[in-house]
Amino acid sequence: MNGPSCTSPTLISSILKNITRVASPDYVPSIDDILHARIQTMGVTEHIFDVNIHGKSVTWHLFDVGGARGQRHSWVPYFDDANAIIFVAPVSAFDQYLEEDPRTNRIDDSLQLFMQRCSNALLKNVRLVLFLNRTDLLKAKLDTGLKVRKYITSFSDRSNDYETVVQYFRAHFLQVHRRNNENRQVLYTHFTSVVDTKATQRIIGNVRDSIFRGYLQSAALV
Ligand SMILES: Nc1nc2c(ncn2[C@@H]2O[C@H](COP(=O)(O)OP(=O)(O)OP(=O)(O)O)[C@@H](O)[C@H]2O)c(=O)[nH]1
Ligand SMILES: [Mg+2]
Repeated sequence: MNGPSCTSPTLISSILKNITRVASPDYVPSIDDILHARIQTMGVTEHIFDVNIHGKSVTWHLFDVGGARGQRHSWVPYFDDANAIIFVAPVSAFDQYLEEDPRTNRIDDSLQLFMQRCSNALLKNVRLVLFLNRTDLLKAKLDTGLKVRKYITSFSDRSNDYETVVQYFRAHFLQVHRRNNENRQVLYTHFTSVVDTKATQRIIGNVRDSIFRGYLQSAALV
């Protein structure tokens, strides 16, 4: 999915603040620089790593798929034999539109895509995890006074505070899941800010355990 809007004053001031540092001849990128770099995923990239589960090393294959519309056709072959899909939805994007289709709100696009995922019968055995991501950027936007109802009319006159807004978006995703879930699959949701490595590590640990539990359960049923 695409990066934050370039018109954001916070983003511009952050670029200006860092420009001297980044332009210096002995510049070495920090972890934070790497986390904030925008490198669009083209096609599908595979990452292989060993995960320690209860003292046992298990090799995992993580497939990172490009979120842009032109990239989505490449997902299909990777999905049906996966153990889990982590669906990452950018909750800060309520005031943004797709680059490839400027009439489509990015949250609406995520909801539509999520609906397709939930209603796909071929994926009924694939564990589903939802990351409601970019919560830090959502907080920052709400702090500037940006009103959700201006972009999402159904938000109506609810309070524009962070907790109300994230729960509202979560409820929408849960509703889409409930309405398109003939297979009675469980949905795991997490509020994430993936540039916060400590918090993300904890969440990934939970996801790892739940995927592994599901794997053991399905193995026991076979
Ligand atoms: N502050 C903040 N920035 C984020 C967060 N998640 C992603 N970003 C930033 O958003 C930009 C895009 O992130 P990516 O992870 O490349 O987005 P993607 O969804 O993989 O996009 P595609 O590869 O096009 O599918 C990068 O600059 C990230 O640093 C977040 O939770 N908080
Ligand atoms: Mg990517």
